[in-house]
Amino acid sequence: MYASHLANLHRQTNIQEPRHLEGSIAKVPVGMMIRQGFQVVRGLHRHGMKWSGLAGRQPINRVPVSQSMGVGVRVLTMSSWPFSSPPRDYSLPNDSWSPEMRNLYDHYNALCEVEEEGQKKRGPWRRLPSYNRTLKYATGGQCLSKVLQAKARLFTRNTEEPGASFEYVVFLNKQEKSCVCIFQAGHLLEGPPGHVHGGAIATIIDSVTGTIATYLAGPVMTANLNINYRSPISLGSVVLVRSALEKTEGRKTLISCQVTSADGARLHTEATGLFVAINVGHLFGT
Ligand SMILES: CCCCCCCCCCCC(=O)SCCNC(=O)CCNC(=O)[C@H](O)C(C)(C)COP(=O)(O)OP(=O)(O)OC[C@H]1O[C@@H](n2cnc3c(N)ncnc32)[C@H](O)[C@@H]1OP(=O)(O)O
Repeated sequence: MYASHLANLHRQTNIQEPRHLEGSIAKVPVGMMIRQGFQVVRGLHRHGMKWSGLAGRQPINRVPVSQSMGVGVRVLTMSSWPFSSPPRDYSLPNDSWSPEMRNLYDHYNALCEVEEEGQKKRGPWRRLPSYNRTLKYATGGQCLSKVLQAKARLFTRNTEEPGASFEYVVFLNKQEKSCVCIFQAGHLLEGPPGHVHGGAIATIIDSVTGTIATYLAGPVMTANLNINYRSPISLGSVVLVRSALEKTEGRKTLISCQVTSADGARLHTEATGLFVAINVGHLFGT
């Protein structure tokens, strides 16, 4: 939801490079963020919820304009880095990652940079950072994250125990309109004894296909997920979740997905996801 909101900001500001990728530090103009914030507050009020305001928050400083512009009204200013500590990027390697997961990470990470004429340049691949509160860790987003449910966490990043549930990193290929996710399933994702729960597999598929759909189409919601489970995934193993654009049709974006063993030899799951573009108001029933 937060990512979708940022995506809408991106669309409205006509920024060519999408700034709304999962967990990315979005550089959204503060004025736009505040306007959108008020829109969200209006949405909350319409639904009987109340905004508790920004009292006691350092990032927002109410300063008399007379101090800066000589006018007798008050304005809002926002610090460019309003956080007390840097957020944890969950897509970076940690001690729970198996050697296989690290090798795959190193492989795709190396593709993010290419060498041309002795100089290192950005390659076609790009690692997407991932935080457990997407909106909060966007520039200026702490304001909106206070408006929205403070305890909310991105479902797939809701445990502090490394390796316990979803360990994954997504690499995006802009040219190919595709992405690959390296996914290691932890012990909390057990379904059949020793194997990954089908719902957990659906979750990672929804997240990965949703990520590429959002990248391509802006704010979207999953309308349909069609999943065929072909072979079980062992708990603790590392698999690749590959997704690519199949077609777009008006507001609809169709994404295909295959989950395979790390060497690609074994097909575990096949899926398609249909994503429908939304306005942020859709999330508030407007
Ligand atoms: C990088 C950061 C990432 C961010 C990180 C991402 C990770 C998380 C990603 C998770 C994403 C989610 O789980 S999202 C949460 C789960 N999804 C939801 O809760 C969605 C609930 N459903 C809805 O809100 C709604 O039904 C919508 C928005 C999907 C569609 O409603 P709508 O906006 O009114 O549009 P509507 O007119 O009904 O449909 C538009 C077109 O889509 C078609 N359509 C609609 N639904 C379907 C359907 N199920 N199957 C086939 N076709 C459908 C219609 O026929 C129509 O086609 P035509 O007539 O135009 O041809």
